[in-house]
Amino acid sequence: MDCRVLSVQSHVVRGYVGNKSASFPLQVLGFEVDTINSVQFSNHTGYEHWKGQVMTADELHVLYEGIKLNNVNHYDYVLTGYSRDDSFLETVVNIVQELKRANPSLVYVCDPVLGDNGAMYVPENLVPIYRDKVVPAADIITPNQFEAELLTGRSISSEKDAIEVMNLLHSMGPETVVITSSDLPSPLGDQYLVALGSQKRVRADGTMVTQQIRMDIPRVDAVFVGTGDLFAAMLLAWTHLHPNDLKTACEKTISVMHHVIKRTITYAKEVAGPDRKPSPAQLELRMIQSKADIEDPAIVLNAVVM
Ligand SMILES: Nc1ncnc2c1ncn2[C@@H]1O[C@H](COP(=O)(O)OP(=O)(O)O)[C@@H](O)[C@H]1O
Ligand SMILES: Cc1ncc(COP(=O)(O)O)c(CN)c1O
Repeated sequence: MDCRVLSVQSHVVRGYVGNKSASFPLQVLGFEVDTINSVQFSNHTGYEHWKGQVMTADELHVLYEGIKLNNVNHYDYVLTGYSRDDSFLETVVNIVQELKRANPSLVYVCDPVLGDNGAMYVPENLVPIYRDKVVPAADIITPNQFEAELLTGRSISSEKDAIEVMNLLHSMGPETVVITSSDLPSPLGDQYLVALGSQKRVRADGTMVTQQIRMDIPRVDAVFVGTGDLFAAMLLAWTHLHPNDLKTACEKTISVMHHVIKRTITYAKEVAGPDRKPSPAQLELRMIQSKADIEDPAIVLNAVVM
């Protein structure tokens, strides 16, 4: 497989978010991954302390110029995540648009990182940039519920609302939308969290078909960081391998997530001891280490067609 991904995400020295979370799992599946580190931090920002550097829009532009001068600006995928700066984000969109002109079948996978559980963790001026420029350029987006609500200005309190929001997001551009987590109740009970997916595609006869799915994911009582980044990378890989079958791509993605999360929480409880809440360092993802970790997760989770 010769499939090249440009991944513009965070780098951390310690732990797994951004490119540290996304690169190796893609490489082990055979993707070539070119990484631009939007920030280089000591660790993710959920620790008590963090230090490091933030890449500017100009610095991003310089790196891209180097790639372009060598005429190696040919990509099959662009993957983007956490960004805190408006002009950096606008430069990312300009690069995506230029890469799409060079390769019209390029797929842009965008995790519109804005916040979670009702709170923003990037500056508010990024919302209109994501809404008006980034999402319209994207083919696959992976917002959580809060991000999907911010992008559409609609709140989600039922599955019907979620379907309307996913349809609104389709009308902004992307043909694949996955809401990676929500507050919606699962029919399997409150030990499960609900994720939803929607894919629009054109049949051979030219008519449109939409596949909409619900995923009921066993909930673990802890806050993980870097999961959104691993989810987007795995969705890229599995939609590449199953381009017109979101249900299969999502089942494979959530099964890998479940495997990593189970391993992480088991380890974290072991090192924290039975009565103590694990620290952010103890909750760092116990990452993918081999192709088998991805291809043969211990438990296979199913999605249902809605
Ligand atoms: N507490 C949790 N329990 C079980 N799975 C989780 C948990 N947190 C994250 N995940 C997994 O990670 C995926 C992405 O998580 P999410 O929190 O939506 O990402 P983001 O960081 O983008 O908000 C979920 O779809 C799920 O598979
Ligand atoms: C530097 C950095 N990069 C990326 C992320 C995104 O992590 P997640 O996949 O959990 O959204 C975070 C979390 N705040 C972060 O601190």
